[in-house]
Amino acid sequence: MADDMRGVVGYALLPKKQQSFIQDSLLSLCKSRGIDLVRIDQDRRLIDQGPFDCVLHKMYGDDWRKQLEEFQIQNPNSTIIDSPVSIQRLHNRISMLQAVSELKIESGTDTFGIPKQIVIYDKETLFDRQSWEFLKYPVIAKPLIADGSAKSHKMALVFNHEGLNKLKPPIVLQEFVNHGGVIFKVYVVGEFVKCVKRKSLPDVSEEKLKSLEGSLPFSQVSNLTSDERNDDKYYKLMDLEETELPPQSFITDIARGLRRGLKLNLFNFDVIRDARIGNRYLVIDINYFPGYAKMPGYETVLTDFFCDVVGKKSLSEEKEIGVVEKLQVVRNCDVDLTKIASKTCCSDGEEKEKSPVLQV
Ligand SMILES: O=P(O)(O)O[C@@H]1[C@@H](OP(=O)(O)O)[C@H](OP(=O)(O)O)[C@H](O)[C@H](OP(=O)(O)O)[C@H]1OP(=O)(O)O
Ligand SMILES: Nc1ncnc2c1ncn2[C@@H]1O[C@H](COP(=O)(O)OP(=O)(O)O)[C@@H](O)[C@H]1O
Ligand SMILES: [Mg+2]
Ligand SMILES: [Mg+2]
Repeated sequence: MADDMRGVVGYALLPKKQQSFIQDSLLSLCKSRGIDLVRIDQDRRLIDQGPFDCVLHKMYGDDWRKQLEEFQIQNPNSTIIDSPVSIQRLHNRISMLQAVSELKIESGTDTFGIPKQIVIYDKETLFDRQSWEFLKYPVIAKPLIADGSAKSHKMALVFNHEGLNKLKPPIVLQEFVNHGGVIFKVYVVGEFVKCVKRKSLPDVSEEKLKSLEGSLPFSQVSNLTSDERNDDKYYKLMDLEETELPPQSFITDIARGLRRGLKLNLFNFDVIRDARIGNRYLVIDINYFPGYAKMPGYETVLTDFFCDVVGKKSLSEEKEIGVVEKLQVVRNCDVDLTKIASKTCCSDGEEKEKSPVLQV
């Protein structure tokens, strides 16, 4: 983008996302820096709209993917943030966390990984305790698919065998790790990294586990308002302020490693600190284009990013990490997300996982 020319960022977002993300404060800061944010009309073909220097999107489905492919072919100098192929990896909770296991980062005293877990495709395996005996109760059951639907956020904390009855495979069973009731959310916007604290599920002691029955269903704990949480005695008030943040440089190294490994620019990840081993961190979730508006000063961070994308898009370094990665033209690529994972996936270096294979 020449200094005297304005950059145009087209955005395609669901109504809820548009409402939270496209705020007047963001629009005006972008405007003052020479960037216009323009809504992409979902009722018209993308190639009939523009011109856009950059297309920002959180939309799914084959039709949308094809529209992006067509657009990229016709507009090779435009930048699509991010590639649907890269985003799709986050729609399966096994392939998502595999990116963490693949990271190679030299760390000092702090270590990181993912919780022990297994993917369960059928009830038979679910009730066959031997097939996942390496997991101790309590376990968390998460839908395998994480496609942003309300269903994909419906989880259950399972305390014993009886609690398995309500589960509906395909699911991921993951060890519940006590972490002091606080999670760290790490927001990534290109090279920018910000870690914040949020409330989480409280610890479950061995003693308490004996008295808990069946399972506890829950959904989007870290997004509950304080009123919702206080109404329920289970989510007892916890003091976030007392919790120390993980070391910034350690978190930044993980974030940058994930950015390169995933070839994504806009994501956040949830981290917990293992209460048994104070300097061990576990990544439990990675989300594409999360709720950035909840991040203090999001307008500046996002505006800087748009300026970088629009103004520096020929930088070869950026090419390498996918900022200007051209869409892979994968026609008829109907990936079955439930089959991305190989059957067993344990972590923590104890039992090594089989590599997940994309079955296209
Ligand atoms: O809506 P928000 O601001 O709560 O953002 C959600 C995220 O919350 P967070 O920023 O991590 O606190 C939320 O993160 P969690 O999964 O709750 O960790 C998701 O990223 C969610 O997107 P989707 O439903 O998975 O597609 C995000 O929802 P969408 O805004 O994309 O619908
Ligand atoms: N392995 C785990 N150990 C302890 N708590 C967990 C674990 N996995 C998830 N949680 C809790 O459950 C919440 C939701 O799980 P998460 O995988 O982040 O799903 P979602 O995609 O719906 O945010 C987390 O924010 C955290 O509070
Ligand atoms: Mg989460
Ligand atoms: Mg998530």
